[in-house]
Amino acid sequence: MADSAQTQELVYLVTGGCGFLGEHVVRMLLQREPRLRELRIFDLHLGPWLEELKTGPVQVTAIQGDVTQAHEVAAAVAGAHVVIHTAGLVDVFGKTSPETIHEVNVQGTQNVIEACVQTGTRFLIYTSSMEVVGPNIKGQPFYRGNENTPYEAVHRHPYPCSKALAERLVLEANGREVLGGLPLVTCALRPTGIYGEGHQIMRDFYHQGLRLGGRLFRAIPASVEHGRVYVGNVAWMHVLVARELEHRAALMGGQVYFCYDNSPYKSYEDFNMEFLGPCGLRLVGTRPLMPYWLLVLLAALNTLLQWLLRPLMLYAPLLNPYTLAVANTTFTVSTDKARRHFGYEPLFSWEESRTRTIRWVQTVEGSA
Ligand SMILES: NC(=O)c1ccc[n+]([C@@H]2O[C@H](COP(=O)([O-])OP(=O)(O)OC[C@H]3O[C@@H](n4cnc5c(N)ncnc54)[C@H](O)[C@@H]3O)[C@@H](O)[C@H]2O)c1
Ligand SMILES: CC(C)CCC[C@@H](C)[C@H]1CC[C@H]2[C@@H]3[C@H](O)C=C4C[C@@H](O)CC[C@]4(C)[C@H]3CC[C@]12C
Repeated sequence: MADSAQTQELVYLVTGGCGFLGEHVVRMLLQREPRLRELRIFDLHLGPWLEELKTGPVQVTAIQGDVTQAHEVAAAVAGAHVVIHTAGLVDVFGKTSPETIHEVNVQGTQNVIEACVQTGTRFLIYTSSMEVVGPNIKGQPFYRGNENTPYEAVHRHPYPCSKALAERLVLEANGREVLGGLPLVTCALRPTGIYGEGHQIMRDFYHQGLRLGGRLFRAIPASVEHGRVYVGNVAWMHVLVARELEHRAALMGGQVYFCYDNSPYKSYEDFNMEFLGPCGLRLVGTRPLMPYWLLVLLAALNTLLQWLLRPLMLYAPLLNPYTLAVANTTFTVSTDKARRHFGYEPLFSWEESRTRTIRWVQTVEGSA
C-alpha cells in the first residue's frame, strides 16, 4: 500500500455507505484521505446525495448491491485496498425477522471476508457495536469500562447476537492468506450509541416531543449512564484505522476498539436533551414519572401487540423489553486504547459535536 499511497492510487470500499454512519465515513474519507483514487460505495439503497460527490477529484463509484449476495460483494471488493464494512441491519424494534438480521449481519460479513480473501484485499475494518459486550441479559452495569474490563457478554436478542458473531468472524479472519499470499489484517470498532446529523432515533424523539406539546416525560433515572459518541468522531476513527492498519498490522490486527470521544456521561434521555432542549423541548420530571414495573408491563404489552398486529401491520414502537433494558442499564466506556494504538484523538470537541447536532435537529421537518 505504501507505493500506491505516494501516487494517490488507493481504492477504498465502504459497505453501507449510504447509512447514517456510512455517509459520514464516506464524506470524511473524501475530506481526510488525500491518497484516495477511487471510493466505492456499496449499499442496498443508494442516496441521491452521492451525485454531488461525483464532481470531485476522487472517482466515486456507487454500487447498488446486497451483502447477502456473495457474487455482488466479490465484484465490489475486487481491486480494493481497504474495505470498511459498516453495512448492517440495525433493528432492536422487531421490524425484521431474526433470520434476516442474521443473514445480513453475519452471512453478509462472512461474504465480505471471503471476498477479501478471494480477491486479494488485505485490510478490513468492521463496524461492530458496544452491544457485542453489553448490556447483557442480566442487566449488569458496565461503568466506564475498557476493552479489557471483565463482563459477562451474554445476549439473547438477535441484533447483539448477530453483531457478536460477525465480530468474531472478522477477528478470526485476521492473518488469513489472501490472493497473492499476503495476510489479511482485520480489526473491529465498537461504537456506543452514536448521535449526530442524520440520527433517526433522535428524529423520532424530537417528533414525539413535538406531538406531546414540546414535552418528553422522563422514564429512566438520571443516574443510569448511557455511552454516546458523535458520528463524526466514529467516522474519523474508521478513517484513521484504515490509514494505520498496514503500518501497525502486528499491533492492530485482530484487535477491538471502543469508539469514544469527550461526550459527557449522562442518561440516554438527559443526553438527548442536550440537543432537543435548545430546539424547544422540555424533559418533564427529575425522576421517572412512572414506576419501573409499569414500564416493564407496557414494554411487554408492546411485544404482545406487535405479535397480534403482525398479520395486519408493522407495529414497532421505541419501547420494548429489550430497548427498556438497554436504556435502563449503565453502559459507558472509558479507554485510551485507540490513542495508544493508532494515535486517535477526537476530531470534534464535545462543543462542536453538540452544536452540529443541534443545527441538524433545527433543520428536521416539523421543527419550530
Ligand atoms: N447507530 C448506532 O448507534 C450504532 C452503534 C454501534 C454500532 N453501529 C453499527 O454501525 C453500522 C451502521 O449503522 P447505522 O446506524 O449507520 O445504520 P443504518 O441503518 O443507518 O445504515 C446501515 C446501512 O447498511 C445498508 N444495508 C442494510 N442491509 C444491507 C444489505 N443487505 N446489503 C447492503 N447494504 C445494506 C442500509 O441500506 C444502510 O444504508 C451498523 O453495522 C451498526 O451495527 C451503529
Ligand atoms: C425506555 C424508553 C423511554 C427509551 C428507549 C430508548 C431506546 C430506543 C434507545 C436507548 C439506548 C439505545 C441503543 C444504544 O444507544 C446503543 C445501540 C447500539 C447500536 O449498535 C444500535 C443501536 C442501539 C441498540 C440503540 C438503539 C436505541 C436504544 C435502545
